[in-house]
Amino acid sequence: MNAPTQPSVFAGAISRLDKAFQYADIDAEALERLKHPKQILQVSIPVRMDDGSLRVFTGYRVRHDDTRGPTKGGLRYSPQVDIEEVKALAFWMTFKCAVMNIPYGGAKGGICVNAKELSRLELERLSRGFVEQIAEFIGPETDIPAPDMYTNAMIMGWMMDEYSKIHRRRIPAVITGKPIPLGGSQGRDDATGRGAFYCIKELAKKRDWDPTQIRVAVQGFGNAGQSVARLLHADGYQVVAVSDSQGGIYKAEGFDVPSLIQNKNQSRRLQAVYCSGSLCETVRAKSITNEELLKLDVDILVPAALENVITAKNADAIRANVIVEVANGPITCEADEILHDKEILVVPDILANAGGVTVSYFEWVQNMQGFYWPLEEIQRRLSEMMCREFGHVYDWMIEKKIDMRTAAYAVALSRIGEAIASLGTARYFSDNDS
Ligand SMILES: NC(=O)c1ccc[n+]([C@@H]2O[C@H](COP(=O)([O-])OP(=O)(O)OC[C@H]3O[C@@H](n4cnc5c(N)ncnc54)[C@H](O)[C@@H]3O)[C@@H](O)[C@H]2O)c1
Repeated sequence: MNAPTQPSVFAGAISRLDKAFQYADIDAEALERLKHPKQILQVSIPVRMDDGSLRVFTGYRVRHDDTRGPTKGGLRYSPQVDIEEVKALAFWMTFKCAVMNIPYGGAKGGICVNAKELSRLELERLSRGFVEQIAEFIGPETDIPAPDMYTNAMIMGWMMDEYSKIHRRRIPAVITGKPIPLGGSQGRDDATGRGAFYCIKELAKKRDWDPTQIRVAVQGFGNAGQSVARLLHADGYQVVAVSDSQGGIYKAEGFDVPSLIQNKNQSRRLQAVYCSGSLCETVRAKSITNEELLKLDVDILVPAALENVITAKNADAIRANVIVEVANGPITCEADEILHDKEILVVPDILANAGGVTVSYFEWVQNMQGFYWPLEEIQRRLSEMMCREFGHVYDWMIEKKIDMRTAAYAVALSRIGEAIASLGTARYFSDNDS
């Protein structure tokens, strides 16, 4: 995915923290601490390419805050990866784990590389080389990576294997999102989309929705976008538009999502689904751009691709009543204000896409205890946690008359602030009577 590099993305993340601070009962010291990542590591990874030449790639790992537990967050392979982006993503992970009340802090990492240009062997050498460079920074009780954009279960397997070789013993809990035979969890593959689906179901109860009357548009048809579209469709929702990096398709009566997924995954390109050719006969649909998809007259808009797609430039044209942020950071701060004025409810990323990290947490727990749960157990626990925390954030939003993002940050901030204060703040240490 080609996320544009946003030098201000970390600053944007921090500004949301300042806003939430007004509604969370925490010490200003805690706020100050959270504005600075705990540790930043930059590494150079030399890789012998298949043609015998040497290339050196740059990788990063940022641990934002570990007050509530070991840090957790994905690894991204993309040419756009830079330190600003990784810092912002690590910051979001701290808040995502806190809003879900998972005993983790936040981290993120990545390598600046176009993974599509590498052979499988080059990709394996790069992934193992990265672990060699960060082996002292990560660990099951310090920092636990996971997959993110353009990394997958097999890459996580290589990384776990490399880390285990370095330590001369098998350590599956060092990384999550692994293949199931290597200690991965049931249910990790669709966990992000499923978590977002549970949020929508909770919202449906509050708004008394009849799913068959609700029209949904999904931007991004990868792991997360496909899962949420599939689950919504199975529940009776009308998925009227989907898109990928090449563009989108629209169908007023709604798509048969399982066949779209099958076609997309066979053809690798969504627009091939409706263009001329044998594959296309099954689906009649109108071609739309990604920008047009965002402005469709739908009830729910699900951005599930890139950061910063809804900005001050297009926010006013959004017609959906609800936006569920499956992507990380799809709405800029300026756009947030415009959407709030238009009374569009935004279910924020740190809650809506937290299903992935929640099942990653389950994977880690299973690895640590060496006892594995069936799929039904994973889905039951995920549903319980998503519904509970959705309700918690929703109630704060109503009670404090704030937008849902600010409520989610305030809930998370209160939990992190409480943990920081448990170690003592200036208020405690300057009190001479104590
Ligand atoms: N997969 C997870 O567990 C998970 C967890 C939390 C958050 N997220 C976030 O969800 C988003 C998607 O992640 P994913 O794992 O589904 O990635 P993915 O790589 O599987 O899929 C991304 C999709 O977005 C599409 N895309 C790329 N550029 C686009 C553009 N310019 N316009 C529209 N679509 C475009 C791609 O074609 C693809 O269909 C990211 O922001 C990611 O950080 C994912």
